Amino acid sequence: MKIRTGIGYDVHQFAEGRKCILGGVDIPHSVGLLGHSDADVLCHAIADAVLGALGLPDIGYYFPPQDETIEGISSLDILKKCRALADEKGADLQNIDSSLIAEAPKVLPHLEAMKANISEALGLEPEDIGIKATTNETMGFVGRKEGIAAMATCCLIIQ
Ligand SMILES: Nc1ccn([C@@H]2O[C@H](COP(=O)(O)O)[C@@H](O)[C@H]2O)c(=O)n1
Ligand SMILES: C[C@@]1(CO)OP(=O)(O)OP(=O)(O)OC[C@H]1O
Repeated sequence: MKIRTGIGYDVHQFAEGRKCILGGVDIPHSVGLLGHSDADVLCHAIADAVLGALGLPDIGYYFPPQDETIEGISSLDILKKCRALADEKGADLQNIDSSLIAEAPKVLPHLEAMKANISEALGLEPEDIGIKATTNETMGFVGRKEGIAAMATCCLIIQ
């Protein structure tokens, strides 16, 4: 039996006319996040954490930004693919922890809905999903409200 961990990090910039989807929740905000997918920066960091723990290539390998067929893809579907890859490897996902670094919007009111979406996509319980949020205290690109960053870890067991 092996206990393995993975880490993931992602950033998406704000843009007019886009949705602000975080953890599969469409959060009301004056601007949204730019991306080829739904730009769910939290799910992308979590996907890379899971893939890293599995010892597999990263999100762009499975979902290339040049692939027109995945334009606008829900990042919850990306997490479902990660779960399927874990199943193929006989890996038991244990838990996810994550942090959002965002000056706005306030995500605290949406955390439970985000955990429900992510846990369902990964086949885990909501209590196995950690999501925290912090501002960047007005510093840097996050502090200037140019975008949102996310980081995540995953722990799994492979028999
Ligand atoms: N986008 C965010 C950022 C923060 N929060 C919540 O506010 C708390 C205080 O944040 P600081 O950066 O001032 O430490 C933080 O612990 C979160 O609970 C949030 O909901 N959304
Ligand atoms: C899933 C993908 C697909 O284009 O989403 P993007 O919206 O391009 O987001 P990014 O985090 O820059 O890279 C991951 C991509 O593979």
